[in-house]
Parts: sequence; structure tokens; C-alpha cells
Amino acid sequence: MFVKVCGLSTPESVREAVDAGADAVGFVLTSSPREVSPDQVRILLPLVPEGVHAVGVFRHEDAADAVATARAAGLEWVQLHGHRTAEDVTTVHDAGMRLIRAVTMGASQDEFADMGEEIFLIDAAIPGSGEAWDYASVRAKGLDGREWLLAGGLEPGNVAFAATAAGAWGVDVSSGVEASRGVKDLAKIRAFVQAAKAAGL
Ligand SMILES: O=C(O)c1ccccc1N[C@@H]1O[C@H](COP(=O)(O)O)[C@@H](O)[C@H]1O
Repeated sequence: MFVKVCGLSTPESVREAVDAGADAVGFVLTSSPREVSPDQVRILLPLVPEGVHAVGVFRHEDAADAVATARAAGLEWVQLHGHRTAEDVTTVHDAGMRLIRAVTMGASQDEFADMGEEIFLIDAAIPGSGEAWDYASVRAKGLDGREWLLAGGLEPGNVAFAATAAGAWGVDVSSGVEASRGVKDLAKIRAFVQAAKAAGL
């Protein structure tokens, strides 16, 4: 199971996620209690070993603006939430970057089609809200064979159940590994990665 831990802003939290076995770490470069600057990301990046994806997370920004900010941060991966098009995917790829394209369960069927992104992501209605949803309902979307992440309201105690119910290829978490909004809890990060990996789908 691929595991991404998002909303990291301190050396300690990056080290914990990496040491616990996370496959990707996320830096929120958009308005959020977890927002970091490109300069902060540049300081944290040396803590991310080769093979672990370091991802810049965006919400409403144009794809071209997100790419420019991610480049300023030294990142090669961007995660785009919101309504996105095939042109956005092309914008990211033409910049030599790789894409996690995020949708909500309420997105149109067209948005569930494979647009050529490297990884697809299905999230709660409000990204980063910690809001749980009916994870099993995603099975109706027919995502078998796709590389896609389940997100929204996951935590150490429910990640195995949720991932199994949804048939997820991987999982992504932010709120569920925090002591308070925007403040990561190192023990919860470790517990989450271990629980997700143990689910072993
Ligand atoms: O984490 C944020 O603050 C955030 C802000 C804007 C866009 C995406 C964000 N994070 C993504 O939201 C989910 C995590 O949700 P939860 O907090 O675990 O319920 C995940 O995809 C993050 O990458």
C-alpha cells in the first residue's frame, strides 16, 4: 500500500514520516493551516530521500502557477485539487513534473476518467478538513487497475478498514496525524504508516 503523509512543515515530522516508511510526503503550498512557503520546502527537501515523492499541494491555483511555485520550492511532483482538465495535465507534464490529480466523490463522471496523471486521488468534499465519508462508495467508480489514493478523514484507527472498504491502491492523510489543527503528532504519523502498510492490499 502506497502511503502519503501530507501537510508537513517541520524537520521532525518529515523525518518521522520517512523513517516510518511513507512513500510520499506533502507540502501544502496553498492557503491552509498547514501552508508552507517555497523557501521552507527547500530547507526540508534534503530530508526526503530519493525514492520518496516530495509533493507540492495546491487547491485553486492555475496549473501554470502551481508548477511555477513547485519549481521555486525544488519539487518535481504537484498535487492539484479542484476542477482540472486534460490541459492542466499537459501543463504539468510539459514542465517535466509529475501529477497527483485530486477529485471529490461529487465530481462529474468525466473527472474520474484517466487523464494521464501519474496518480489519481479521491478526497472528501473539503480537502484537509478531516471529514470522513462513505469510503466503500468509491468501488462504484471502477478504478481497478488505476494507481489512486484514498483521502479524507483517515487516521491510524480507521485506515485499514477504509482502504479495504474502498479497494484503495494507496492512502493520503493530514488531519488524522495531528495533535491539533496544523500541528503534526509524530506518534500518530508512525502509527498511521504502520497501520496502512499492515493493511497490505
Ligand atoms: O491538508 C491541507 O491543508 C490541504 C489543503 C488544500 C488542499 C489539500 C490539502 N490536503 C489534502 O487533503 C487530504 C487530507 O485530508 P484530511 O485532513 O486527512 O482529511 C489529502 O489529500 C491531503 O493531501
